[in-house]
Amino acid sequence: MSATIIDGKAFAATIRDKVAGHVARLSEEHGITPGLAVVLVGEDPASQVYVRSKGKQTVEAGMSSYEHKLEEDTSEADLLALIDRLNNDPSVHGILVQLPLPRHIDEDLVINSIDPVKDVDGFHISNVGLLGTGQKSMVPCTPLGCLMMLRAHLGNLSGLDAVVIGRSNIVGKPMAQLLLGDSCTVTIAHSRTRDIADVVRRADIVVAAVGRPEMVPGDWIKPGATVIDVGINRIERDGRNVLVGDVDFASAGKVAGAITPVPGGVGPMTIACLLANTVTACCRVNGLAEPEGLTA
Ligand SMILES: Nc1nc2c(c(=O)[nH]1)N[C@@H](CN(C=O)c1ccc(C(=O)N[C@@H](CCC(=O)O)C(=O)O)cc1)CN2
Repeated sequence: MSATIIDGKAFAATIRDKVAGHVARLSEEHGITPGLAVVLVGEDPASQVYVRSKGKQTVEAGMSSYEHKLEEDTSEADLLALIDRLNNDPSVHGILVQLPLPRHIDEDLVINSIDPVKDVDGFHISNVGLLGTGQKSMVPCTPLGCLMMLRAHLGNLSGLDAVVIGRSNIVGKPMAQLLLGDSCTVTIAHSRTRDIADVVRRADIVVAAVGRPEMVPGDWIKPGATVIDVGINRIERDGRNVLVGDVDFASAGKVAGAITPVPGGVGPMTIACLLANTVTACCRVNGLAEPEGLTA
């Protein structure tokens, strides 16, 4: 392993400290406490862990956390009615509906029913459009965390070749928009991309977000490239359940200049950026200056 390890866990702790500082100032100077509502439908074990973690970290940062846990068979109408109540609740500055939703619920309909100003996930079609046109928006947490790590590690990204592997609405597409916003030359590669190894080999920055365990081997990586691994895949290895990314860490780490580990890379940044987005949303709705360094 010759690559520098980009420690997302440590970086996320610095973001949470900044968030806590802003929250304390909002309270002391304006008597405002940012509030985050998280909605979980069903009992997906991983989602339960993430929602618990979001609630805990929200409270630790000094904000109010409102958790809404709904049964798996909750109707779409009942979920929309809850979102309507949260949209109209002034103590709630951020709303997040944990994904994935049960199959009987239309995810797009639900996301687009959230007030865009409170859409701390940045998934609402208005925020997607604002980001795509370079305007002020709420930025999806995982890509925002990746961008922060890239800027911290590389400084100016302008002119660099970036390849994003994966074209999801949650990570791949917004990640590409953010890299474009920082003047990278961006390629989105996906399952139908021809000669994907050659495409990835041209990149100074590789963001892997495909959801396929260890799909990217070291010989796809340009020597010295910065590799951000968004994948969180649970696999069985040597009779044990382990968490691996979309990149083969062992071989890529020998070629890359820097690489994020899994776990402890992008994952912790996702929740830290959610807290940051909640403070940003609270400042915007109250007409206050936005915290510096916590948005794109
Ligand atoms: N509404 C949303 N739903 C989902 C999002 C999202 O951003 N908004 N992202 C993912 C899940 N997610 C947050 O919700 C998330 C995933 C992983 C981590 C994390 O810290 N992972 C750890 C490993 C944890 C483990 O052992 O399982 C790591 O990588 O170190 C945080 C948040 C899908 N749904």
